[in-house]
Amino acid sequence: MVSSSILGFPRIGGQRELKKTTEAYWQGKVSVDDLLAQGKQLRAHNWQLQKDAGVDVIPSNDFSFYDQVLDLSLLFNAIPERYTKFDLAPIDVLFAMGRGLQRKATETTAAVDVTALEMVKWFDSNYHYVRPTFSHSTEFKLNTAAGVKPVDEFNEAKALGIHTRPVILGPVSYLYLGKADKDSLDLEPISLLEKVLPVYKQLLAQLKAAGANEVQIDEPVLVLDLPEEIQSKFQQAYDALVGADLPELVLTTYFGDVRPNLSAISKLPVAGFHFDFVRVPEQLDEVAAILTDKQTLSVGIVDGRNIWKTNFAKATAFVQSAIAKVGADRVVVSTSSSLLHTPVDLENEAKLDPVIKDWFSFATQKLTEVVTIAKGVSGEDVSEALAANAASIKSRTESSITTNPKVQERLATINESLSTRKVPFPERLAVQKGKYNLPLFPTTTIGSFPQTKDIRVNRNKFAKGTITAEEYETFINKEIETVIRFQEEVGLDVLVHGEPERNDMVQYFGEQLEGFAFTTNGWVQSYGSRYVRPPIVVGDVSRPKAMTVKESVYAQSITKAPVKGMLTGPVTCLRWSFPRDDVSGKVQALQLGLALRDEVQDLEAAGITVIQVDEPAIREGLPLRAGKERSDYLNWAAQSFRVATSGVENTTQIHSHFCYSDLDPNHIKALDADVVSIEFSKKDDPNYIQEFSDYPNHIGLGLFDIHSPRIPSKEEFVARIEEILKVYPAANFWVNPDCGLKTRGWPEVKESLTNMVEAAKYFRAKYEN
Ligand code: MET
Ligand SMILES: [Zn+2]
Repeated sequence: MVSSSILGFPRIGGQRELKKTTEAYWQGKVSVDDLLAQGKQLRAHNWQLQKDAGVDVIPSNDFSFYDQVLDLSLLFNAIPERYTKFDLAPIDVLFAMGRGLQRKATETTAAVDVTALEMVKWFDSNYHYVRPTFSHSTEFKLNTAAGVKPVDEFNEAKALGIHTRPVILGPVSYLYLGKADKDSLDLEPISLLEKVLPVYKQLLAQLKAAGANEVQIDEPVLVLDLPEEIQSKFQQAYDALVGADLPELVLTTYFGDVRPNLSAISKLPVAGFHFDFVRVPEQLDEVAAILTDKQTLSVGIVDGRNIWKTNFAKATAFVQSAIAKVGADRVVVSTSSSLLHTPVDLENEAKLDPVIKDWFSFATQKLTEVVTIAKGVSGEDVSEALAANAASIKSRTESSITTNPKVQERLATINESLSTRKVPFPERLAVQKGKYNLPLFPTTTIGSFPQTKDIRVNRNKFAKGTITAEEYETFINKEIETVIRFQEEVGLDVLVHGEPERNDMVQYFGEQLEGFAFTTNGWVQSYGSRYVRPPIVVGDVSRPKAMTVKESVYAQSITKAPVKGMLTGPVTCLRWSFPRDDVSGKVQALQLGLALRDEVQDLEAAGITVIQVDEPAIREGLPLRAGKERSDYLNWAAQSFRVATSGVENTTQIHSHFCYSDLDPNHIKALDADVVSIEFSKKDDPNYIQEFSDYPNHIGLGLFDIHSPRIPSKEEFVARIEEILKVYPAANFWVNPDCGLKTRGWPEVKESLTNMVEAAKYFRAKYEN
């Protein structure tokens, strides 16, 4: 009998219950008990769902109120001192580390003012984890202030009659994904292995005592190019984690190819391994070869990262080839990764075209897929499910929705000249200086302004038809006007219209492009309480008409300052959508590049000549390992951006923006944008500041964290800019926040931007004499 397993289930709830309650808690509207009760209810619901679907191995501890990596840091007491001195409740320490905390003093409590820990992309996904941050004073121990989460949740499931397999991030990944705190920059996180292992051991022993016979231990760093030194730590780590009083471990990897690191794990004393065969089916032979004749092979064959129905015929054949190698009793059918990256339930999609809907499978549906495939290979009769699946797969392959010959013809016309600006940057700079006449240290923002309740209410009204298109337009124009006047008052130099008409920076474009489908409820967690609803690329992409010109032209018509046109770049549109799996990423990105090229030219023709094309997702798309796939990606990613932006006059100033991850300046250079803005405020490593210093075009290194409500003072801005100017020529430097302000409130935006502009003025005065 081949069994089925899931590596993790989305915790947000089918109606985003987690977000709603968490944010209400932050606003002081619900109590901590209500928050905890909501978590408990979501977990119970998810476990029951999996049990009812017939999943054999059901995960626990995949739930989190913010981020599972942050949970582990809290549990292991890896809490930088700045968060511990306020006597906060454990859950508030967690949130303070995740999102920062600024609180005025009251009669009984002192003022709190701490920034968040660094948040970074989880591998090549759009999920973000809070980076474990260690210092010489970090003292690992089980911090039981809030209980012992993995044990408590295991017991919680047990009380419901559901036996689960707890999930924990493994020690090598936990340390390797972390970093040294600013007071301990010489610290190598991996050097803490010996200190953290006893705590892992203690936790595992408690799990075993509670009845957990098996634990899923994630070591996702195994799909990266690991230095020899890191590879060598696996043996040491896992030798320490065996014992009669400890559960068996199943070591899980996902998102990529483990083969280059196989020797590091081939002799580990674990009960089994999990591999991602959706991404890398080719690794089967080699990974199967390292198993001893007792170890199990968990076959990740249902995609945890995308929404397409699994092709049962293909998946079944694959599992059968795994069975042929190691035997049916040692094979487990599983999802390729946690289902965290997929929307909760396709049944919540009432509005989807039924033809297209039939091609999809969300997390809840994937449970049944895993179970069906496991049953099928075990000899149970699943012929009905197989036939229905084959019909869906055929319907998609043969559908006319997926192919547009005109788009394919235009794609063939892309060449060097279609993707290169007329003259190099220095010549463009000269004419742009003349045209815009900006001061030194020009100030700008990244695009969005607070998305207020009023905006959401009106957007919903418009969607429901309770207000007319004209009424909605009047409302949007009023919002734009507010944002423009506000920026004029604060004294910003290059303005934005504020993006009030956009629900989301990708969805807004997807909705207007042909070749996309949308969900009404397909939310996926991006970080903390921020969820996104990725559009789905179903076919060839084209732009039927202008998408952003109206709002930009209106904004420009009411001010003398330049207003930036604001577009989302081709790679980001692709990366933050669920992509097609039937054509390459390159083809999809270039199609998007062509569609955006038309938009850029329409904006320019309408007099919008500063145009920002955001590519925040360009880094996360980078293939996880160095090599040909990576260099190919960099080529087509940059080319699709240049296809979109190179058809303009020399006086047109192209901006681009990047956030969320460690960027390689070389990747940005290839885009040849006139001005780039980069998330930067949480980078405190001086070497990183150095890295961009030879960036040839103009650059704005983000000066404040927009994920946090915290307001930096003018002095703080000045100090930061001073530090940056040790490395950067003042003439190239723009002054801007890390990213868009849509998740912030007006009062904090007002104060932060005012302080930021004051700081720019200070430097202007200093440098202009
Ligand atoms: C995640 S990047 C966001 C860029 C966008 N223009 C904004 O300001 O919101
Ligand atoms: Zn951004």
